[in-house]
Amino acid sequence: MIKFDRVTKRYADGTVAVDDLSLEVPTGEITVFVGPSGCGKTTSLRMINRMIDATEGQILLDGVDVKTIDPPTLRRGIGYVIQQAGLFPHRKIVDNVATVPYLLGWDRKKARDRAMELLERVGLDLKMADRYPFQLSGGQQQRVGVARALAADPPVLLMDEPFSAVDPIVRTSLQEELLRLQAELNKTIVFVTHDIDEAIKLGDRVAVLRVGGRLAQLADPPTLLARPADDFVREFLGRDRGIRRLSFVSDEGLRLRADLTVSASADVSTVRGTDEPWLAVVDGENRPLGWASVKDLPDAGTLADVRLAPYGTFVRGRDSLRGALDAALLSPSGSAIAVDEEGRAEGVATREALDEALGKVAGGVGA
Ligand SMILES: Nc1ncnc2c1ncn2[C@@H]1O[C@H](COP(=O)(O)OP(=O)(O)OP(=O)(O)O)[C@@H](O)[C@H]1O
Repeated sequence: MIKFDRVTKRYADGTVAVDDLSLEVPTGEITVFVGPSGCGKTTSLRMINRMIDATEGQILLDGVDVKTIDPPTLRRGIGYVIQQAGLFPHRKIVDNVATVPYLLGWDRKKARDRAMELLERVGLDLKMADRYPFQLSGGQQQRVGVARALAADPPVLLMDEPFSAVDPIVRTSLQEELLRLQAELNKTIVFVTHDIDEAIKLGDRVAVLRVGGRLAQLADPPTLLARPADDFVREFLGRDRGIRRLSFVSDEGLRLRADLTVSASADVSTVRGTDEPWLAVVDGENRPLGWASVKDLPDAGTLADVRLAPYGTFVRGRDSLRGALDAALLSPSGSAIAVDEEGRAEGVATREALDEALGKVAGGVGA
């Protein structure tokens, strides 16, 4: 665990970058520091590995004041990833990743083997190993930066806006990769960003800082979205807070109807009399094909002959209520088709079922 105990940083010119900050970063979790430009995020992060020393207060790493540990020893146990990766331009990728193992005196083969293992782990093609940083895209360089920080298997990882310099699609994939890695590695991660959506996606807990380096709120994302501590946090969280909160509500309470799916091989005459305006048509393996409008059915034939309307699906048990709602909004029927991990239909969440589930989470509680 990392503990900030009444930490203040005053720069030589008198700027108070961090003011009386107390918080705990639990072991094995991702804690995100988020806030507007100049609120002291980077300063707070760098005080952990002593690239900057606190003016007052203590930072304890597993109970030991970091000021009592000499910086090189301290940093051996702390990986550090920065924006634009900060790779050494004249070293091959494999040697960039092996930087810390070399410094630790590992033999060359062992260090390189470890580097190759990590490149694979962060999702890079091993062909990249012999390239130089300029021969990689920004996103690939960031992955190398993460691999390098993990090389000596440090228990703690500090990440300072690591994904800010890449386009939104690459950024999303880097975020997902980090979550996947973290599920395996369980590092203690402090992640700095100015992007609240990134904070909410990645953080087990999110510390919102205000300018002047004061903590405005520390909470898990659902709590932050449901109960911002004050107007500053509310404004910082931005619009759509209520909708975004639905990402943290499981779809498990959602009632499904099994009677609204019908096989494409069924004859239209078998469904004509139904009171339902829309039916979800599935193939022989129960995979959704689309929605059939009952009033527009032809006089004869099977449902395979009918022109089907677009549909949205959500994965039962994995997607959130937000995913289910999104799927419903993509369907002219206003209902969402629930599928299992293999894409087979499990039933239909109607507007009534969604309304019922939304009713339970409305009002800021129950997330
Ligand atoms: N070496 C320094 N000397 C004086 N003031 C500094 C120094 N480094 C940072 N500051 C000031 O301390 C405050 C906090 O800076 P810091 O870089 O920690 O903020 P930040 O939240 O990471 O900002 P950003 O999101 O813009 O990177 C800012 O007002 C900054 O100008």
